[in-house]
Amino acid sequence: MADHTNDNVATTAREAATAATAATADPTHARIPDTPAGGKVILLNGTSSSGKSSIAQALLDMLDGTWFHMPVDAFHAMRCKGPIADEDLQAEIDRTCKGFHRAVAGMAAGGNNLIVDYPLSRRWRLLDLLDVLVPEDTILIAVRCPLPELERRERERGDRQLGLAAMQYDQVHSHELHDLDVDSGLLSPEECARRIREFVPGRLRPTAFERLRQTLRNPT
Ligand SMILES: Nc1ncnc2c1ncn2[C@@H]1O[C@H](COP(=O)(O)OP(=O)(O)OP(=O)(O)O)[C@@H](O)[C@H]1O
Repeated sequence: MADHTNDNVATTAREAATAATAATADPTHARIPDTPAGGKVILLNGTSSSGKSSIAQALLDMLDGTWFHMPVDAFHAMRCKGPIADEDLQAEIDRTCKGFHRAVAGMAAGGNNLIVDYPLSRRWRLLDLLDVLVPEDTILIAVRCPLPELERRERERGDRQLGLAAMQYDQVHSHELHDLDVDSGLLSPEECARRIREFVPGRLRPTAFERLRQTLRNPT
């Protein structure tokens, strides 16, 4: 195992020096930290089993700077474990998703860069995100994969309801416009991530979110 003792000492000394400077400048820690620019949001949109989480993990390893992976599944996992009646389930999911949209917007507003792993499998999800995210900072990626391969993955992984990908298939990309498409049926997660990494710095304006907001939220 690597010896990180020297690294730890250096980090501790640096933290102590930073804390000392901050204490002089702001002795009561009352100043809200400056985060002038909003964070970027890479929104990976594809059906269940399309490879969103795998691409997000690969991106975390290859993007410069600090990025967070925010999957909606992490929010579903925070819910208490009590039973939910069948007739209440959709409302529960919708409420969680609505909160998730605002959590993503809040993290980005704090200046954090995010990789959001989320299927736009209901029309309202896109419409609501168009309202709450900063469109010029949002990079919408279509994660595509042929249905037979999605169904194969679904059977193989065994932790998703069979037929879920098919149910979402026609809806997720139905608004058509994305900033970039990647095909996880042809490319590995790492190859998809590399395409995204290469695309992000030179992406064009208006972004897909800017154009979608104009056409779907502010039609003239
Ligand atoms: N490019 C790929 N090629 C082959 N298999 C892949 C690829 N990407 C992901 N997989 C496999 O497909 C399965 C689903 O991947 P992953 O969890 O990344 O998808 P997801 O879109 O995040 O799914 P969900 O929305 O259901 O959480 C995993 O078993 C994964 O190993």
